[in-house]
Amino acid sequence: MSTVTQVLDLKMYVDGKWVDAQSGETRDIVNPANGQVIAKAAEGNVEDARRAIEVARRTFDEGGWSEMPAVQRASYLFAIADKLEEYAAEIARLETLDNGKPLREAEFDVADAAACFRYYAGLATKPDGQTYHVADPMQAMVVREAVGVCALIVPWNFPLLMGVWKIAPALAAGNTVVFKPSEVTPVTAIKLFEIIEEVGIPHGVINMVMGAGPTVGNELAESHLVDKISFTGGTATGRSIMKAAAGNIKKISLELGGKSPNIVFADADFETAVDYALFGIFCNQGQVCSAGSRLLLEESIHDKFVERLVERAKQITVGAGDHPDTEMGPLVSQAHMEKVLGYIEIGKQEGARLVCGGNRITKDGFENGYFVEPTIFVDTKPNMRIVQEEIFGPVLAVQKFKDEAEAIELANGTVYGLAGGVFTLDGAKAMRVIKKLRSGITWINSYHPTYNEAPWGGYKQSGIGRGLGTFGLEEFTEVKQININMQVEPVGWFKN
Ligand SMILES: NC(=O)c1ccc[n+]([C@@H]2O[C@H](COP(=O)([O-])OP(=O)(O)OC[C@H]3O[C@@H](n4cnc5c(N)ncnc54)[C@H](O)[C@@H]3O)[C@@H](O)[C@H]2O)c1
Ligand SMILES: C[N+](C)(C)CC=O
Repeated sequence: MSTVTQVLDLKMYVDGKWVDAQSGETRDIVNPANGQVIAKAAEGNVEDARRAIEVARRTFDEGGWSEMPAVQRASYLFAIADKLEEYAAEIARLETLDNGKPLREAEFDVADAAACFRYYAGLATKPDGQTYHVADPMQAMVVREAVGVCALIVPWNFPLLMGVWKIAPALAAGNTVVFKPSEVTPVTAIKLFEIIEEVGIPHGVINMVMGAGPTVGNELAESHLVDKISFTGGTATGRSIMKAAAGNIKKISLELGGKSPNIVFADADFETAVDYALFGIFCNQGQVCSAGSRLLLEESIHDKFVERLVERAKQITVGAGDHPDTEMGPLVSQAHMEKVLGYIEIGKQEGARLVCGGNRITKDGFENGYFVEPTIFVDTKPNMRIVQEEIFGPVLAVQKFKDEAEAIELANGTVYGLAGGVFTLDGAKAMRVIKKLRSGITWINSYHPTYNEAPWGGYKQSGIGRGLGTFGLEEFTEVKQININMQVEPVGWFKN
């Protein structure tokens, strides 16, 4: 297991300079595999947020970045992608140290982050306007322009990748940025900003403040100098951000929580469905917004499926993320582990039957880490809290259905609508069910893959707007209508 001999000193990046918090305060950043302090991060407050916002405002209003030819902006983004690949091994190692995720997942995230920068670098120079045929001798058109100052706030589960999903399109569209990583996992954001400095993005275009959500995050959401807030995190936080953003009617994009259904019909390819059910809930320790945290099984295969699932889940190797055998790492923090263990107790009290896991792992070498066993509940009822609420950990709630109609009703039976999967070899049935799901991201005979090219976001209380793809770029633009009169003569409305 990795230990750090030197505790990292993490500063904020404002106007092209690395700065401490004005208060001088720092926050300990902990390796969740062993509880060791790996870094001390500048703990910004409202004043630090204001300083960064003012810099981003002034830089946007000066126009240098938004008016720069798109091809030139794109070249910076391509350069960031190249550097992310050059430093991939180090960044992945740090992500694992900070977040706990298995190294192979961190390596995927860094590769995805580089690909995302490249995708938006390419998109920056592609056609994006429209023209219209209107009643007058008028050439009507729309152009897309940068929104202005964008505040970007992200969570701890994919610390680098969730930041990049916002930073890349925001910069490609010509905005200036204030970025806030999660206070729990800021380490790889520092690496990204070192790259941003190295490729020479003009000072003030992109700034980073660290600190707590209710102070720094709330100021970003509330400030009238900010034009747009793009947030990824919990639904309760999203609600608070909507309220804070109302003061100046900020544009908002919200990518929020989920309790996504993974539906398996009796005619599915059995082993494929089992394998994806495991991947759907236990990948990244279940700390995935789109996790298939509710497994809906057709009655006739329920017992056989659960038996095989439990057999496979018990074989998952849990350990420190940087151990070569590890398939599932620790949860991100002690507080989060306690929340997840609390939900396991709730599940038991509610009368669900625990058929796998359910405990913290404290064997030798694990005692200071935040490890929880892969956990599976069956005999659940739709109104149970473990079925309705996002646990955000390695805890699966199995539900049973008798036919297609009941599967759809159960699948849609929460306040969330982020993702969903359907496993069946009957193509028509798969499409019927998918089209009835009130979810923004769906898969047939698969679960979890995400693509930079395709929109990401949720229905219902899982969010507003879409990240990634062309949709993701549009979220960072305003639409301007331009009408050019082609017969330049007086309108003649009033007498002359
Ligand atoms: N839909 C998606 O694409 C997606 C992706 C990843 C994570 N998530 C969600 O993120 C959640 C887990 O992450 P988390 O625990 O870090 O979420 P969180 O909502 O607690 O925090 C997310 C970010 O918001 C900040 N924040 C907290 N309170 C704030 C406030 N009042 N004002 C402004 N900012 C505030 C935090 O400091 C952090 O940077 C889960 O609900 C998960 O589903 C969603
Ligand atoms: C969007 N994704 C799946 C990478 C992370 C969600 O938590």
